[in-house]
Amino acid sequence: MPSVPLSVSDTTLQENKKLSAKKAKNQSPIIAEENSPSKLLSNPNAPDSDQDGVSGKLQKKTKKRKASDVEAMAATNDADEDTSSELVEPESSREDDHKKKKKKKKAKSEEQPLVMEAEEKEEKKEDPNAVSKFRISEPLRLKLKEKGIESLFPIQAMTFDLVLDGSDLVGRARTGQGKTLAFVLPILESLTNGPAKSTRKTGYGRTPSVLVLLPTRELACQVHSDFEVYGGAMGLSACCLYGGAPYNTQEIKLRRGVDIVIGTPGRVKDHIERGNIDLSQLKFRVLDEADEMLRMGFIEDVELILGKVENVNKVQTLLFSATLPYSIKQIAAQFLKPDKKTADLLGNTKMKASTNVRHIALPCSASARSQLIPDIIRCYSSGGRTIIFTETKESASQLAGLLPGARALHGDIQQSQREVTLSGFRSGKFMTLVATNVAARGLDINDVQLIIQCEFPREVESYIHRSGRTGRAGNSGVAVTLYDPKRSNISKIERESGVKFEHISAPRPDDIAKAVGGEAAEMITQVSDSVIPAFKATAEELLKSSGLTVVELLAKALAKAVGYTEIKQRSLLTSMENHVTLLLEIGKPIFTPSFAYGILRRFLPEEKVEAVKGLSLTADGNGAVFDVPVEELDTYLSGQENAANVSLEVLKALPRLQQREQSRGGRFGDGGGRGGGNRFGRGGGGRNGRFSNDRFSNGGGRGGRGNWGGKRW
Ligand SMILES: Nc1ncnc2c1ncn2[C@@H]1O[C@H](COP(=O)(O)OP(=O)(O)OP(=O)(O)O)[C@@H](O)[C@H]1O
Repeated sequence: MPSVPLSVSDTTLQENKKLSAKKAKNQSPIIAEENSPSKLLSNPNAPDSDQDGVSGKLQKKTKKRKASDVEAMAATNDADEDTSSELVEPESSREDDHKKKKKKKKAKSEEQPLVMEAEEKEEKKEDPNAVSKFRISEPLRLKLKEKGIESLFPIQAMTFDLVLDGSDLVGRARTGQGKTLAFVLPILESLTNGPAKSTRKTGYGRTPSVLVLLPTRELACQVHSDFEVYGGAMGLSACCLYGGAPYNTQEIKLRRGVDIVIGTPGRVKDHIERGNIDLSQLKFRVLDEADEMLRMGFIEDVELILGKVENVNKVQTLLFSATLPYSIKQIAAQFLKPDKKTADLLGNTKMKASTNVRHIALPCSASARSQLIPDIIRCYSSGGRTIIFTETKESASQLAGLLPGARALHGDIQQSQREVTLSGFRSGKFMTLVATNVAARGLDINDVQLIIQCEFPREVESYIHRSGRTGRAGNSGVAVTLYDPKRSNISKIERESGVKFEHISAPRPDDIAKAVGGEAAEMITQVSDSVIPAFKATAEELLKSSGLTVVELLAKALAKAVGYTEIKQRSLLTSMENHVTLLLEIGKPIFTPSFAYGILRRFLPEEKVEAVKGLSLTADGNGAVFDVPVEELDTYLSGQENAANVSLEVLKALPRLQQREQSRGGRFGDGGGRGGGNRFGRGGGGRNGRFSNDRFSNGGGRGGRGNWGGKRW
């Protein structure tokens, strides 16, 4: 990936110039500790940002910097910590800058292709993030090259020197931007060629130099395999400790001696208590997805494990996540040194979720999900893998049972089966995984094109991480979230994630045909001509008896080839098959659903009123929408003729609807019945409050043991 310059304020410009100059020389960054941009921007005497003046100058200088293609970092003091430094990407993100730059270049290239070619070559040569520009030794460089990595991603480039030079660090970058290698690479270099080399234990029975804690077993395995690949190239060994797997094989590895230990907090703590791990020689401790570990209730285990390190001055602590809620600040303050650095690629950017992902919201009742999802997969997965997230383990199992070729992954499934399932998904044995949040964090699976969330999660962090399972490492992806328009927390997620959702309705027959038509045609084309003589007589007979044209009959064959024997009409509101959505208006505002029901009662029999589904008010307050069965449509439409000033029409597009926050529940349950919500038995408490590990535990009866419920984290 080419270098993507950050835009910075002019106060950091001098520092950044120094930085890039020094970087070119010996890769040692200078971190500005004073005159932070935040301080400058809050200067009461500074003119408005949209007026000329300081900000105007800032812009000019920023432009100038971009023109000179200087890689820069914004360095600020952490507001809470006097001695720590923060490297932040300001509002105009690297990606945006990069895209703009690319666009400019494209325009240029149309005019001057030869000049462009030369420029491109030069740019390639001068890529400041090229692996060769960093203190990465030959074996590691070769391994990276073998894996197709010749240039560091921004978060890696931004933090490599800091970690290698001994800083504690908090790192944040969007999902899929390479945070794992951001700690793996400098740690490996530090242990083998850098500051940690001289005091590192080697030989049989050596105690670990690195401890990496992660919230889930799957993620621990994934990070372990990165350490095996890259650490292996440097002669370092790693072992993975997680629950649900036998202790003795883990014990044997630990006893033989290992350089890097990766694990989930519960099992790591158990090994410490059994005397199997000695952390006295530790050089690095890493908390990956730290906020999730706290949220899952692992805080006590994490505190106990981190507290086992006696001389904290000899240990570097690194903390990474795409989301850094307030709770993380506390953990960082507790366990990282006061002069820690913060590398934040999101900074104050509004958009916290992946920008490589198309974020889509689609109204759908719970009862319509299993019928709708296959069509969503057909229309949006581009033939790649799909991960579907449900809120509970039961619904993950149920849905996986209903969807052809899908498998479930959650905390109640035996560890050995979890591993088989994940490896089957990774290798393409099956293309749809239905999971709880156990798969939300960190999992990096090739060719996941589509994420479907069966409802909006309660926390914005979950939305960000789940949708981030696609659109990774610069690739694009689609994240579709199904929601009940009456009580989803879509506005909250929009507000907190910065995502502006694209609103769509269930795929129409035309959309489906467009999506799968090519695939169907391909399937037919692939059938050998040798079948023609054998089937010709039947085909002729069918053509004669069907009364259809050749094209019509072929259309049916195409549909059947991709599994369709009929495509039912779906409503716009609940996505239910064989339903249509109606809009009720009375020429004046409709303030409440009960008022709307009252109007319907004026001209419809009670059983027809009871049969409407998903009644919701429009955002403008002038109407109510609801679904009715297609075969009953005439009854509803003709009924209105008996009521003055009532208009009822079939909708072609869903208007914006009033939303009520999910937690409030509502009178009208999913699928339009009048039962309450709580269909997943939520709110049952759990061991530590709202987020008991019962919902998506790490399995093995382990799970959250902390006291999260009593603290903010
Ligand atoms: N410099 C690089 N060049 C090309 N690919 C890279 C580079 N660094 C990492 N990758 C690839 O990018 C993908 C995403 O990396 P990684 O899983 O570390 O992301 P992440 O930021 O930790 O995401 P998440 O927040 O979801 O955990 C991986 O497949 C990884 O191999």
